[in-house]
Amino acid sequence: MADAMIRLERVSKRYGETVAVQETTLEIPEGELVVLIGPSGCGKTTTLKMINRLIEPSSGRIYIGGRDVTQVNPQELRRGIGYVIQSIGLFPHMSVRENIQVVPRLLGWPKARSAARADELLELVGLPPERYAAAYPRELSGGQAQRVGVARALAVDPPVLLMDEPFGAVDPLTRERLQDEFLKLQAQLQKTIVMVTHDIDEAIKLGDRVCVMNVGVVEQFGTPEEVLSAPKSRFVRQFVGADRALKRLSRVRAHELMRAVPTLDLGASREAAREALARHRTVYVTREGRLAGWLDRRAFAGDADVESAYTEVSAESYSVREGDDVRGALAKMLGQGVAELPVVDGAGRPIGLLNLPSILAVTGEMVDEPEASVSEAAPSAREVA
Ligand SMILES: Nc1ncnc2c1ncn2[C@@H]1O[C@H](COP(=O)(O)OP(=O)(O)OP(=O)(O)O)[C@@H](O)[C@H]1O
Repeated sequence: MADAMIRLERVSKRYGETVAVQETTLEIPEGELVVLIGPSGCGKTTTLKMINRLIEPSSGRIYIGGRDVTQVNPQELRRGIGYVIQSIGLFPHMSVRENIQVVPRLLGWPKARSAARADELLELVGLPPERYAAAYPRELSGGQAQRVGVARALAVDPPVLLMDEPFGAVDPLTRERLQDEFLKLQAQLQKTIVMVTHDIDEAIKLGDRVCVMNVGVVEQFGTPEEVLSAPKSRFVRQFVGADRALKRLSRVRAHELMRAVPTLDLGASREAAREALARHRTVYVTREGRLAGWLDRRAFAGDADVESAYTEVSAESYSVREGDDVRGALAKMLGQGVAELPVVDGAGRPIGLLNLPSILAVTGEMVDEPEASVSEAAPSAREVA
């Protein structure tokens, strides 16, 4: 694990009789995205807000980059930490550019510099500044407003970002798009991020590590793979859900599981086709290197040639991109009613083959004992092992 950028040491928060967070100790490595997840009221938001002192801990210590946050003036602390919330919190009477400039202006940046920074950030989050910088929040869609919220949080290039249900307020499709964009952005920026979500799929998709919380305590802190394949408690097992095999597939990319793909050029000779089909039930036909269709033994009888016998397909629906997750790829295979699909690169060239047996080999590793056999008191076989 890299050095901890954020460290919580036995941090508690009490509201009268209510213990919102209890003796939590957490190390968040520099450059990682850590997701806090758990049922409503388990203390996620309280934990997050203690990091930038929107909430003061009752006891314990919090360090950012080695500095005890209680020793830093709260306003100064918050200016150095990006903060993104579900309701976005854009100022309605300010243009998009002015919204992004808020913190730079507070820090006394010259107007031209903060405006240039705002435009650069709009570019970064996929909103061309010539079109959006002068717009007002009411003119934006939910997804666009969320992108502006992210741009604003990044304005002074803070090393740490706190995000509270950042994609909670948008429809599922936009949400997925924002998540994908955000992952790309994070690969580029490598910020240390703490994110709160209710959504286990989001946690698994985005998190380098996931912190599963239950009434104020951390039940498990680990990589998504660890949490999915070896839940530490009955609570975590139930929380991540019965379909955790499928969830785990969403962390695997098609190129990681693919094997060699038999291909044949559209102009290949009959002999070459016959030879290829003697070794493979199906071969994939390419035109100028790109996937064009498939050919199998049944279609290729006797004196047909490749061009007249092959079945043309649209690469969009009949292949998987190398970076696609295997969960989506499996859904595509089931949708097409096939047990394998070619994997293509960015230019549509087949580079491998993904098939059901290799997918099942991944999910088969984690077949569960029935829930009824898991007793509260006795650890499960998996936990003993
Ligand atoms: N200002 C407050 N006064 C009293 N109790 C509070 C206050 N803020 C939070 N709590 C309590 O502390 C506990 C943790 O709340 P917190 O908001 O951190 O949970 P959460 O996991 O973020 O929940 P949610 O997912 O619903 O936002 C809850 O029991 C909540 O009722």
